[in-house]
Amino acid sequence: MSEFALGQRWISDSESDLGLGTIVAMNGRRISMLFPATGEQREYVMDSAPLTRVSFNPGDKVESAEGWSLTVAQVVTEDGVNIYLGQRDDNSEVAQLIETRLNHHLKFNKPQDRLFTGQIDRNDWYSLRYDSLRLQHKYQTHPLVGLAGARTSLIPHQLHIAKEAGQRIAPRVLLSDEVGLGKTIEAGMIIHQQILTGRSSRVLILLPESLQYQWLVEMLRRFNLKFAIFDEERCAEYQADDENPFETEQLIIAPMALLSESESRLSQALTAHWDLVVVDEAHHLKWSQDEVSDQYAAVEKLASVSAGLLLLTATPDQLGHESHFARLRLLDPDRFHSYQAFVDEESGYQAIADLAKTLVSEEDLTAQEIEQLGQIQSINIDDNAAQLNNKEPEIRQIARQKCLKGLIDQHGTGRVLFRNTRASVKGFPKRCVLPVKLDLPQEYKAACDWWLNRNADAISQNQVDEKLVAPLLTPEFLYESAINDEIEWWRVDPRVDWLSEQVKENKTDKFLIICARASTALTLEQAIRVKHGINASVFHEGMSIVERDRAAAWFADQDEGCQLLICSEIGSEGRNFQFARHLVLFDLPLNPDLLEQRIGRLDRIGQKNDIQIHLPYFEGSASETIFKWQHYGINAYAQTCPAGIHVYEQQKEFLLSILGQNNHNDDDLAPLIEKAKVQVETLNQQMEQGRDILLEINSKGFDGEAIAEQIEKIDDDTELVAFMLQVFDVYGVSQDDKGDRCLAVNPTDHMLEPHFPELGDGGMTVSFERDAALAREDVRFISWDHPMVQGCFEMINAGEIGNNTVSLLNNKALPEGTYLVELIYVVETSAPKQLQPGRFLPPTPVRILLDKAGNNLAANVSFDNLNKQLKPVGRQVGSQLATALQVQVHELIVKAQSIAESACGELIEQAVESIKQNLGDEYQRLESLQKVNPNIRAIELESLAQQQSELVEHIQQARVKFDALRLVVVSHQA
Ligand SMILES: Nc1ncnc2c1ncn2[C@@H]1O[C@H](COP(=O)(O)OP(=O)(O)OP(=O)(O)O)[C@@H](O)[C@H]1O
Repeated sequence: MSEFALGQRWISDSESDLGLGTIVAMNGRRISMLFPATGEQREYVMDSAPLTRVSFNPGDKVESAEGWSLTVAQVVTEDGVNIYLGQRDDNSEVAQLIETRLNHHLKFNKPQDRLFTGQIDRNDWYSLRYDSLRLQHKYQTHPLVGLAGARTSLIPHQLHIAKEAGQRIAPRVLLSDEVGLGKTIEAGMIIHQQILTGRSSRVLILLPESLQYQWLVEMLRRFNLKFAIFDEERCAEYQADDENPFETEQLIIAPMALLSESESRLSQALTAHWDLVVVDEAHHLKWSQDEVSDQYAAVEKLASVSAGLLLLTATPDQLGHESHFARLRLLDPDRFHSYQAFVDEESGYQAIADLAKTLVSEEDLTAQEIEQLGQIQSINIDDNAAQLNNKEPEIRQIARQKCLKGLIDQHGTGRVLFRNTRASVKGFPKRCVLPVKLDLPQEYKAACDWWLNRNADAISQNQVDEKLVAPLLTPEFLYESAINDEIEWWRVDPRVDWLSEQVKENKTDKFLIICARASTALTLEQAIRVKHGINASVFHEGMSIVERDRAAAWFADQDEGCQLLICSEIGSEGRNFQFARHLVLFDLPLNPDLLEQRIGRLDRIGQKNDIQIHLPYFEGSASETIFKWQHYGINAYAQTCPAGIHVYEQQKEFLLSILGQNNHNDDDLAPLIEKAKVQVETLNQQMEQGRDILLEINSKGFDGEAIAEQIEKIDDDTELVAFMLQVFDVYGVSQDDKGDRCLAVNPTDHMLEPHFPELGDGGMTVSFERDAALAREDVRFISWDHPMVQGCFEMINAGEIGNNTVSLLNNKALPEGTYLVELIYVVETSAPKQLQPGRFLPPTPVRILLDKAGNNLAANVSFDNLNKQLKPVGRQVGSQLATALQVQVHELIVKAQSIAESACGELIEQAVESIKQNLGDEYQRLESLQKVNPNIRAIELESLAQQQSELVEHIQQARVKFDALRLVVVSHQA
């Protein structure tokens, strides 16, 4: 220990937050130390004082108590007290600073300061710090950031779409997979990638109000994205403070009506900047050349101010070109400016579509087809031609896929539109159709007759519309409103007893019951409770959103939930009920698309059983007629029937007139059914011919399986688990094995940092395994993308823990007492996040290992190799070694700095080269494609060029930061 002298500055090893202490008194073997920053005074026994002398070396910057600083050129000592001589940094004057006047608040968080002031960390903390840098670097350069870490099953068609759209700059796409194939999940994957890679930060999701909590929960549970739900009340609160409500959060979910029904809210939303606007159930955006709905108009305005746009709809109306065009127009109004031009352009796709069909088939290409392909601009067919008909299937497939990718890039709507169908995805459960013929009660017959009489004029004038027919399909409503309000309908309706029997017979199964009307749902719930003692949950538009979610959650609860959920029609849109296998259509909707939406609640990803579709209908009534038409005519229950809606539109007049009759018989219906069958067949053929083969290929892609495999590999890698367990240990987070490959992690009262990322007081259950996390709702899936892992990187790198250590090396080949200094630097840029500098130069660790002569051994002795051979030392011994070697270590740090700077220069050069190559290639590709495919938007090109120049500029400013230091002393006794 150095000699003590009055006025010297010391730091307490155990209470470094007291700041710098000054020796104010010396009394025999005791000293008194005042800590001016905190006003504390302490007494120490000289021999055992846990104190470290604060002294600086030439080259260090020191700060005075008055606030000015000085770069030390020379150190002189008078009566044991240091005086630092050098130039002031503010006015360049030569000055001297006696240590008594050093800034009392000086914090020693730089590696060398902490080392020389005795704040020496454990060896394993130091290793953890370096691991964190290495792993963060690896993470940031991984091509699947934001895609690999979502808490989802790996479904190839989704992964393909999500990667394709999620990695674009300002993606503008229509996601139109069939009902239940995972559009919400695809959108989440796109948003997640955009946010994690810095491409987007402000996102607005617009949807029907009934779906807002479902989205909120999906975004949180699957992607850890914390959205805020906005409604009128919340907006009004902010407005009172003169704030634009939409600027108060980054990630917002709002009901569509909030903007489409309020000019002022819309204009506020328009002035808030958005990177991405998402519109769910986009089929509600009605548009025709003559009439534009409020919702469409609102989205059109938002679409013009937002960089990115995702539209989601399961029913993009495959044959109705006008409405389909309208949605494409939202995505790119320049490209899709005129409906007629769109139609004309589409007719030109035929030849290309034919070529694409041959390319996906087994057939050999003819010489003429190969020539045709060669004529298509930008495809370099020469290299590929010989392989297209190669007998070796793998070679042939690669060549053909390359050609198809070129065609998709250059033609059609491939880049803006994605649509997968059950037929193309496969693996969905069977739909079992279970019709149940019931007697039509006299009371219902009377009610229907009453209704028909009331509308006799319209019927006689052949003006039967849906409004007239729909009530005939819900006779309970006619009965109740017109005939009798004393005897409740459920007392006469045979569906009630039939339903109760079904439920009792299948006690362990869940039933979803959909009725057209809320009043029916409510009464039915009472009826089966009162009459049969069966409890059910209801779900209808009269309930608040919170009540609806509660009802849905009760139904979803596998252990204590209810067996039945009775919904009005609002239960048929967007909701997830695939854990149920029985669907009861208590009545039938006229519209085949609505029917598909209803069935889609159960027939969706995650459904593990064949679906039992129960269809109770009344003999000799409108319900029997519509059932037969839908089942035998368009086959709408057993499978999806995209043509159904068009056949319905074509036959509507006649079909409605039959439905609007007093008597129903097969003679009237039979010809209609026959005709419907033919029409479905014809339309299917037309669709097959007009099939946008490029769209299909683009939607399914070739890379989905490969991406899934890549992600599985990441999942199987144990590096993350090892790292996080080490972080938990070092930072004092407790871990308990909960079984099922899950871990309960909890804060403790001996944590190194008071707040551990994402860990609340109550702790959480986590799993590093995808399947285990997917199996239980309450388990968080810890992946590289998870905010806890990202937060740990940040916590470790921003803090000082582990930034220095002292270790012993027992290596007989080296002389006793010699030493090595290991120095970790980080090359950093400060480019804005949206430029994603991490793609080219993420924070990169540079490791230098100097021997006492200043030779860099890093290339010969790896970190792990050295680490294995080291023995830890206690703090006191470490501090003594550091003090003894302070001058030598200091010289080596100066040397290492210049090595690090030249490494930084090399990294910058490589990064700039890579930017030019990657973005330059991408620019050229898009530029040549733009000549043949106007779907490549000009903004993509401009933005790419600008991005390139800004990136180069920022990356050239990259600097090295000294991050950590390890002093290794050779000892043959260790
Ligand atoms: N990759 C996946 N992993 C786990 N669950 C998934 C995955 N994809 C979809 N799901 C689940 O399947 C169901 C259907 O997905 P989603 O809601 O995204 O479909 P959708 O196409 O948006 O449906 P709709 O047309 O009804 O709006 C949801 O419960 C969703 O959580």
